[in-house]
Amino acid sequence: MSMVAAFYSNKSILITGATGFLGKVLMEKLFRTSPQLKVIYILIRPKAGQTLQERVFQILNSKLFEKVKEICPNVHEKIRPISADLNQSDLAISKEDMQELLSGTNIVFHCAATVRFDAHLREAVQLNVIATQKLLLMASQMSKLEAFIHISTAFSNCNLKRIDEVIYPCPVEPRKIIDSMEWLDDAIIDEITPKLIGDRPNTYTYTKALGEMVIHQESGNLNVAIIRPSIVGASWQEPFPGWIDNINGPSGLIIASGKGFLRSLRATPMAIADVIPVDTVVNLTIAVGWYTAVHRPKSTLIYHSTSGNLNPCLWHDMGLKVLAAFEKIPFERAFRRPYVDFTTNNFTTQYWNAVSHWAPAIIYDFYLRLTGRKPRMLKLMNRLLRTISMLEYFINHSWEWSTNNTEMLLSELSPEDQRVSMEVRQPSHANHWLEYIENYVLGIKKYLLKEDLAGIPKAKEHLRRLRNIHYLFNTALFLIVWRLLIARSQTARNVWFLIMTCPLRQEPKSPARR
Ligand SMILES: CCCCCCCCCCCCCCCCCCCCCCCCCCCCCC(=O)SCCNC(=O)CCNC(=O)[C@H](O)C(C)(C)COP(=O)(O)OP(=O)(O)OC[C@H]1O[C@@H](n2cnc3c(N)ncnc32)[C@H](O)[C@@H]1OP(=O)(O)O
Ligand SMILES: NC(=O)C1=CN([C@@H]2O[C@H](COP(=O)(O)OP(=O)(O)OC[C@H]3O[C@@H](n4cnc5c(N)ncnc54)[C@H](OP(=O)(O)O)[C@@H]3O)[C@@H](O)[C@H]2O)C=CC1
Repeated sequence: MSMVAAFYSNKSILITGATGFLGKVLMEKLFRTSPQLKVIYILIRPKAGQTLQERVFQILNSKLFEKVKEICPNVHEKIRPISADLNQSDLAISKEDMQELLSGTNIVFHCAATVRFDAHLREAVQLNVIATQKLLLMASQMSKLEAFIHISTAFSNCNLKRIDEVIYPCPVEPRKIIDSMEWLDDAIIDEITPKLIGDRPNTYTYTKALGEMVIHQESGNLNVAIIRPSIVGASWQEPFPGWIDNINGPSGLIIASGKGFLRSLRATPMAIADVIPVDTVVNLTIAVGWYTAVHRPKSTLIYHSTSGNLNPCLWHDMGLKVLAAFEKIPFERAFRRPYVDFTTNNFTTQYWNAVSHWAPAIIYDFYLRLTGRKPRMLKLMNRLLRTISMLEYFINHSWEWSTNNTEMLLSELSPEDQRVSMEVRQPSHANHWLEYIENYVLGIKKYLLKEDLAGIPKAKEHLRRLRNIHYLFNTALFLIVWRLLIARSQTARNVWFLIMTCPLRQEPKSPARR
């Protein structure tokens, strides 16, 4: 067993956000590599008519946990769901549960957050700032606590171009923001939100920065570390290449382009696509937990989990790789053939939106109406364009993140931890990106869209048919436009006459014809 994996044996770990994308992968890896760990407490809220037990059951019975169940057959006994709601001021944890957490927990991984870019400031502050503050307070009463690891985002300071592994102060103190949320009404909050977030694009990045400040100011003597991942994508290798289970970040746009809905995107082709696989982030998180507990650094260390500094991939190249992957692994029942134009200014964006998004949607809705069905494509397109407008900021800027602490941590790991179990830097070579993207697209098809791989030949055939329809449509359109031109313009008629007579006049010169 590796040094890091051995550290977690017999430990009691508390994870928030364990039902989320990152939290689930973290829990899976901990169980798989350290099956001797004592217990994982997960703070979890009942949701959509499901009890806590049902939610845990669903996670354990998912594909993600297949390997764990082989290695650690009693995994269900080692997960202890604790009913909690981080939106409540007291976190809604019962007295008995709180007692158990305070007396037993060794390591806290705080992953829960609202990651919605359009969250109301009050909601984002509640979850990303106040809940963090409450958890810190709770952690300060944990008698056996060795480390508190907070997951932030590399974009918490996206208003800067170069970002170091330090906390940047916010103009308004988090405590003042927290206090003001208690007495300001929603209308006033709406009014001051743009002023507060300043040159950040949304409440998410702003409140994640406030959350970091809270950690910095209120962690007291706790052993705390902060991890800042960039755009978290499907897994690179573990537990399966391409594992993914939500549409956040690039995944939704990859689906939209693979299904042929997304045909143009305002993007800066030469900007760096700082995507980082979820298992790489999780490996770093687990290693940071170990390092923080064992080495007890004097100050709060911040770790960037980014790819751009080590192995940059531009959005242009990422896009081409995604398109190449669709050739091999097409999605079923595509609306149009996957192709995306990257636009770079307002005018071309509006033009391509009209030509590539709205026009086909209107035509298709017209066809649906004609055939007695309910039109839906325009609505879908408008929602997609709204989503794109929220994500655009991140595909039109580049950042430079320093990774000194992450590099330092890597050098502290044993060769076994570095190479086998706790790799924190993959994919590290340029040609890894193609392999990664192919697995990503395959993972989306298998785990998100739940499409059968046996259907790939049929999907390819469907795309060939769409290509033929596209050629036919373009030819017909060209002929109609040309016919109208000839009817109305003398120049067009002259050109047409020249084209028609040119080969005839050359005919006598050809020896082969004589
Ligand atoms: C100059 C010449 C150049 C030529 C070059 C040619 C090259 C050719 C290029 C080909 C390219 C082909 C491939 C293109 C694909 C490339 C991929 C590009 C991806 C870029 C993505 C950038 C993403 C940046 C993310 C930044 C992450 C920051 C990191 C973090 O810290 S946070 C974690 C990330 N958080 C999120 O992602 C949350 C974002 N989501 C939201 O905030 C909300 O969902 C919302 C967008 C505000 C929408 O909210 P709603 O209330 O409307 O409702 P809901 O959430 O229920 O969803 C509604 C519908 O929207 C759909 N949807 C949601 N999210 C996404 C998504 N990410 N992508 C797509 N669609 C999404 C959802 O499915 C719902 O749809 P419905 O079912 O129809 O209702
Ligand atoms: N995904 C990404 O691209 C990136 C993510 N991050 C950070 O990583 C962390 C995890 O993100 P990710 O896994 O993608 O997010 P998800 O949205 O997938 O997961 C969020 C988690 O938080 C939980 N949660 C939300 N509200 C509450 C609440 N009121 N009480 C209890 N739990 C709650 C959710 O529980 P429930 O299932 O009940 O909703 C879920 O488990 C976040 O801190 C995020 O900022 C950073 C950079 C990039």
